[in-house]
Parts: sequence; C-alpha cells; structure tokens
Amino acid sequence: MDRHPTVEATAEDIASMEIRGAATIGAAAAAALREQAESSDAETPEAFRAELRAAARRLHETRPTAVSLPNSLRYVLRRMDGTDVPALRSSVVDAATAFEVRLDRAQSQLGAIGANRLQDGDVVMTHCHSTDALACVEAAVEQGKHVEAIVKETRPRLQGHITARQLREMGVPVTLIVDNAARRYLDDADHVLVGADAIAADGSVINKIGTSGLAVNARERGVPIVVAAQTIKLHPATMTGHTVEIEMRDEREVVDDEERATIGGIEVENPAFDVTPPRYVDAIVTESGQFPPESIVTLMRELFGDGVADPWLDPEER
Ligand SMILES: O=C(COP(=O)(O)O)[C@H](O)[C@H](O)COP(=O)(O)O
Repeated sequence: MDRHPTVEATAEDIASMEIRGAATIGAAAAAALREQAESSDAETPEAFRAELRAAARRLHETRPTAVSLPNSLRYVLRRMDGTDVPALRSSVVDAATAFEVRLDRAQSQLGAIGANRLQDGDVVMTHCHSTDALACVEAAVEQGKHVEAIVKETRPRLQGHITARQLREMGVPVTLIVDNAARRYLDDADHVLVGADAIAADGSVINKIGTSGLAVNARERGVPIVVAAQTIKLHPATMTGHTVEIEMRDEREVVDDEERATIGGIEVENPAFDVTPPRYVDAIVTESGQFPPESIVTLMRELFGDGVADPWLDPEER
C-alpha cells in the first residue's frame, strides 16, 4: 500500500491551515501515522518501516516552523519496534496514542501552572489562537477567577476570531481589536498571553507574526509577557546552533489578485511567524513548570539530550 488517504488528507489540511496551531498539528500527525500503521498491508518489516517513513516525510514537508510536527513524528517513529509486521504495527499504534494522551495531559498541567499567574479580575491580551494559552485562562476560570480578554484579530488569517469564540464559550468577556490597536489597549491589560510554535535554546520564542512587536510594546508599557508552551514546542536542533525556519505563505492571504492588479506592480511578503528575543519574555509556562526564557535550555537538554536524528529519513540518508 502507498500512503493512506488520511495521511494525504492530513498533510493537505495542515498545509492549507484547516488543521493549524502547533499542538493540533502535532496531534494530527501522530493520528495520521497511526492510521497508516493500522491499515498497512506491508508484507515485510522493511516494507512497513519504509511506508511509515514515507508517510512521516509527507507530513513533515507541509509547514516548516511548528516544531511540534517533527517532534510528534520523532516520538512515534522512534518507538516503532518489532521483528514482524504485527509487532511493528502495534508499536506505532501504541506510540501515537501515548503521544496524544501526553499532549492532553501536558496541556492541562500547563494550564494549571499558567492559571496561577492570573489573579481574579485580570485582563489578558492575546495574539493568534493558542490552545496552550487558552488552557491557562480556562483553568483560571475554573478556579473561579474572573478574567477578561483583549483579543487581537491577527491578520491575515484572523485566528483571533477563533480565540474570541472559545473565550466566549468559557464565559470570558472579550474585546476584539485590530492588530494596530494593541499598543493603545496594553494600558488596560495585566498580561500578554501567547503560545509558541517553537522555543529556541536561547529562550527565543517563535510564534505568529506580530508577537515580537507586541512583546516590545508590552515591555515598554510594563505588561508581563507570558508564553504558554508545552515541551513539544522546544526545538532540539537549536541546541546545536540551527535556526528555526520562518514559513513564508501565499501572498494572496494578504491581498487578492484583483485588488493587487488595481494597485499596480508591488512586492508582497507574508511571513507567518517571527522571533521574540528572550529579553522580551517574562516566563515560559510548560507542563514541567514555568521558566525564565534563558533557563529553558536546561529543560531541553534533559528532554532531548539523546540527540535529534530524523527517523523519517531513509537509513542511508541520515
Ligand atoms: O502561532 C500560532 C498558530 O499559527 P498558525 O495559525 O499559523 O498555525 C499559535 O500561537 C501556536 O501554534 C501555538 O498554538 P497551540 O498552543 O495551540 O499549540
């Protein structure tokens, strides 16, 4: 069998952002590998392993920035083990399921830790849509705290609308603002609370484009910047000096062809993420506790000390 249709559909949905947000992408990738394993008709262990690697490669090539994607693929493929196909299959199915359970558990642990930073009556300003960040608000609300939110709409894809909707479902009063209004409304905020697509070894935070500008403005206004990021957002390759690739997306997300033609010959750039230097971040909240950004490397060494091979590559390519 070639790639399972679910792998193809998941890859397309990640690329088009039907499936989006780092944690959600990681979970979907693990689920797609499980589907591939469950329906594989490979007759030899070698064929099975090759199939799983091919599926992982397809998923890996979709979006380059959220490290939860390679971390998810690595988690599952490293646990692929066995001398026959049934054993290999069940190792992949078990690993994918364990990964999803870990994700859920990590998010609720992180939420409880992040909620401790929020006081009754606090106002948070959000950017983009982060399930890890929202877990902190949800836990605070469940503790009986009244929390309000100022939600940046987040051009060009308007993920702020998803955040606003989910906060309303929690009963949180929401003020939706355009991105350009953020500085004006920072005076009304007690925290900036964002997620992350990747955290680098020096504590830099890679998140939705606009996060770094928001952080600089928040620092100038004296508003603390909290990043909610479970440990699958830690980027192991940055420990050895690699940088995180910033995804450039389709220019038509910024301006459609018709409008562009009326403007005349312009260049359009659409970076999806930016890098916030550690000096603008007050705390990174993970399921293992909260850390000043500069000390996140200690946690990274603990978790990824054994190296970061890419198990989706064929053995001769590694
Ligand atoms: O920047 C984004 C999403 O970008 P996009 O919409 O381009 O995928 C989110 O802040 C992080 O992925 C964290 O999300 P989570 O906390 O849910 O992992």
